[in-house]
Amino acid sequence: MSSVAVPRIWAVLPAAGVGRRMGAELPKQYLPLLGEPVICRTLSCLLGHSAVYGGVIALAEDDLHWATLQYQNVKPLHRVTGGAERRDSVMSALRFLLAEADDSDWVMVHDAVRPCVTERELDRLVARATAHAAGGLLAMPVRDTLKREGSQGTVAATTDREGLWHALTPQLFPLRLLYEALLAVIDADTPVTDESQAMELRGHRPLLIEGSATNLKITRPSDLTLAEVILKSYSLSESDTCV
Ligand SMILES: Nc1ccn([C@@H]2O[C@H](COP(=O)(O)OP(=O)(O)OP(=O)(O)O)[C@@H](O)[C@H]2O)c(=O)n1
Ligand SMILES: C[C@](O)(CO)[C@H](O)COP(=O)(O)O
Repeated sequence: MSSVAVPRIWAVLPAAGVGRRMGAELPKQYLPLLGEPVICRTLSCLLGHSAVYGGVIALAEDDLHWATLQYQNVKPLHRVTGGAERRDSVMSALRFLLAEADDSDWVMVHDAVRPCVTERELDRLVARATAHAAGGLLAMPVRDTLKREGSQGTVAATTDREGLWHALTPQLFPLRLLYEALLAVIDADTPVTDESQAMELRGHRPLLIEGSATNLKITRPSDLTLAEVILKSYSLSESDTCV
């Protein structure tokens, strides 16, 4: 990792979703992954990174699962109540941090259901995003041909993939800038699917930082199986993994 001093970084984990597309009996962030709840593995990855000072998790108001986990970590970890949309859950964490953190701090927002993020990705994100005033996000260049669906499940068009990237997380921004950007989209009730979009709508240009194809978001049942294969491959290679 770069020897240049980096700002104090808080990990923010939106974890208030219900996991509709997973269709499991409990929210997917609590499903077992190699014997450990998904959220615990993700948290350990982020809080285990040397550049991360502490964390804030945004949980559903009626979340009864977290309290059963007795998750232990040596770094500060706070719980806030998430909201109806992702943006509201992240905002809830930012509001907490505005009271708790320094104005010069940065926030690393990461899906609680991306447990396969690697230390190398986090190193790269921290080094490059904190050197860019608008911050940055992990992303993957699109490698497949993209089709836009038309009527009755047919192809309406092929989308030019040149210059297109899949946004991943973590996404790393100055706390104050992200707060102001999210406040603006919430006040305008503008839907955003990631934090970078809110920054872009505010006129910022976050840096695209290449991440790993293994940094998948557990969304559907098959993703859990894939995540197990990925994590087992990490342990075999004994490198790159977080924990
Ligand atoms: N109101 C919401 C919605 C989502 N999330 C979090 O945002 C991350 C990515 O969202 P997604 O994969 O869409 O999770 P869900 O919303 O739970 O999935 P689904 O859309 O299938 O219900 C997850 O960690 C989820 O818990 C959140 O904190 N608050
Ligand atoms: C933030 C994200 O993971 C970047 O790809 C994605 O936008 C989350 O979308 P979701 O519908 O909330 O899963």
